[in-house]
Amino acid sequence: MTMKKVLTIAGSDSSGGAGIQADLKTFQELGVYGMSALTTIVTMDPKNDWHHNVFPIEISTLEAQIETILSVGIDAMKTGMLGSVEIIETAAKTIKESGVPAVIDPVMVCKGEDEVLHPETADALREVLVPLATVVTPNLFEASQLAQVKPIKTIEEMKKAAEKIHALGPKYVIIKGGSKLQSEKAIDLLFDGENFTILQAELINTPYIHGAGCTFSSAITAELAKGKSVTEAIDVAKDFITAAITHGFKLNEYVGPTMHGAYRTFGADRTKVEQ
Ligand SMILES: Nc1ncnc2c1ncn2[C@@H]1O[C@H](COP(=O)(O)OP(=O)(O)O)[C@@H](O)[C@H]1O
Ligand SMILES: Cc1ncc(COP(=O)(O)O)c(C=O)c1O
Repeated sequence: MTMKKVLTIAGSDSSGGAGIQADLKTFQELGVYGMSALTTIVTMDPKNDWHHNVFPIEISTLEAQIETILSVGIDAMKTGMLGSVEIIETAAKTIKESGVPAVIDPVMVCKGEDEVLHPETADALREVLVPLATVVTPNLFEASQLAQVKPIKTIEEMKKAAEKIHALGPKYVIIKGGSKLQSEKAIDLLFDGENFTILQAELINTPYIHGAGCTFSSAITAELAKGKSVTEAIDVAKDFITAAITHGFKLNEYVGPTMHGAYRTFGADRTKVEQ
């Protein structure tokens, strides 16, 4: 069997739990060959209350990385933290040029913060990138930004937002309720333009979910590269992230990532509800 190849266009999380580090670990776990085009480097300052600093990469450096990777060839791709309108446009061009399934994780902030870093990037994500997605994977905050609706608190509001985001052009929208939805379960809502499906797992009582969104979207990408359908890929990804969060761990007093090896080591145990 030939090795399937995937590209992530994303930021580096120097602490190793999110960003391209999470993406590459997830690709490896799911048996695909990962390649990365770096957009920004994120650090956390231990002397300044773990404040995030974001160091952008030159656009020509990003373009050179993508040229290398497209010359190798890819079976699927994803995007994570992009950081500027110019980078979003470059990612859109890459999707068009490669013609492969594309998972867009519309990262707007790092976890715990509730304000878009650069509002013009939210507009560009909505107008330029999301329309090209095979799957777009916003969390509740990102979904409200993309749909241009008030903060989302219920499944009904998730459904309305999913319809608005789908109207932008992506084939599938999955809104992640995660630990922010007022619910006893970890609920994500999938919309294909016609039907809603609820993916449900136990809500794990843990602060160690750093990189969960990156990991989830990478798992979808890996499975799409292997030829799975979008619904099959999302199913595997939900199992993968549930296992990873179940075994999440403390890295230091500020951050705790998910455990990318948990699905392979311990397997999955999750229920699913069709609606
Ligand atoms: N505490 C939790 N227990 C179980 N699943 C969770 C938990 N928190 C998040 N998830 C799941 O992890 C995936 C990523 O969601 P989330 O953490 O909300 O993304 P993001 O990192 O983009 O904010 C989703 O499938 C979500 O439902
Ligand atoms: C480079 C990078 N990408 C993406 C994210 C978003 O991570 P999460 O999957 O926790 O939403 C972060 C958060 O720190 C990051 O540093």
